[in-house]
Amino acid sequence: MRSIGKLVIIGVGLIGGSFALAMKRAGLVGQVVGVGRSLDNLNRAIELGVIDAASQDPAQAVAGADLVMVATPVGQMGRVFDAIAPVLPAAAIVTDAGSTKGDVAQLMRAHLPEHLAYCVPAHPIAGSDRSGAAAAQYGLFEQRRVVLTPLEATLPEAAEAVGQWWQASGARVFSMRADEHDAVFASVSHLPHLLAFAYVEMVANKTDAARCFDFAATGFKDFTRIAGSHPEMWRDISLANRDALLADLRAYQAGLAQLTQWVEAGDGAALEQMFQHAREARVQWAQRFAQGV
Ligand SMILES: NC(=O)c1ccc[n+]([C@@H]2O[C@H](COP(=O)([O-])OP(=O)(O)OC[C@H]3O[C@@H](n4cnc5c(N)ncnc54)[C@H](O)[C@@H]3O)[C@@H](O)[C@H]2O)c1
Ligand SMILES: O=C(O)C(=O)C[C@]1(C(=O)O)C=C[C@@H](O)C=C1
Repeated sequence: MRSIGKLVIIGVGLIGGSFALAMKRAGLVGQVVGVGRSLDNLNRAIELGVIDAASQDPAQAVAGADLVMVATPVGQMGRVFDAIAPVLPAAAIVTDAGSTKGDVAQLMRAHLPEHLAYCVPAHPIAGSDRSGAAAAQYGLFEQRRVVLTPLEATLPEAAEAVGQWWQASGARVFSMRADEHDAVFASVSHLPHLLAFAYVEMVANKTDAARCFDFAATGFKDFTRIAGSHPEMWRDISLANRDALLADLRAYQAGLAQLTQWVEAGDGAALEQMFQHAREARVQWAQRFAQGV
């Protein structure tokens, strides 16, 4: 497998930091340079051994890079690509970790038009509600999936190299079209985050919110963990995947309207039938997920 002499991580948080740790543990990387907005976060990343050196200037950092991973919120990626475009080494591979792919592909086409052969959009399907360099961890990607959405212009060997580095982190690698990716993740990742935020907000705005939170237990905890996620990241995802998300938000609203009707009408049979159907789907999914298939 090709090793990475110099890896530049732009956005040293949970995902970028965990990728750097994975490459270090696999013995695949010479030097890791981290680029970020916050000096405190970069210093913490050095202390924790996530990166070896830090910079606040992406253009300066990418000199001599073999691989540049952009792991900022997706709303930042356009300006990052713009900053590195004039100074990228000719054969440096540029990848990202963004949760949305159609927008990232568009940003690469707009800001890195001379470099598209070496651009490999990617999305690791692993994470948590924690953020920043201190959240970076070994093993985050083990037995998880990574989806690559190569551009028309991406060189097969560049996509192959990125896929192999992700495999070295313990992940299984899949390829999809960007629009297919965005539709899938609107349904199984983006919509549930929006619902969790909206539900917690609804409870927080109740006049008896304090008492509700006092008595909230494991059901509340399981349903709402992801409402503790980073607001900027989720703002950017909501806007970047607008069309697919709107379609699922509307479908969910129709489901809620149906549920409301059944509750109003006291239609226990309809409620139970739907709960049974949803339960079966959830049980089957949980078995497959536990087996890592
Ligand atoms: N958290 C998850 O579960 C998860 C999973 C898969 C993919 N992602 C995606 O990965 C990316 C990173 O997410 P994360 O959870 O690691 O977030 P994070 O907040 O832990 O890390 C992002 C880092 O980027 C830095 N940053 C922001 N703007 C920057 C800029 N202009 N230049 C340089 N650094 C900048 C932030 O200061 C922060 O340190 C996002 O695009 C997100 O959509 C997140
Ligand atoms: O586990 C979590 O907290 C996550 O939100 C991880 C999660 C997901 O929805 O599964 C969130 C966003 C990503 O782009 C990929 C993974």
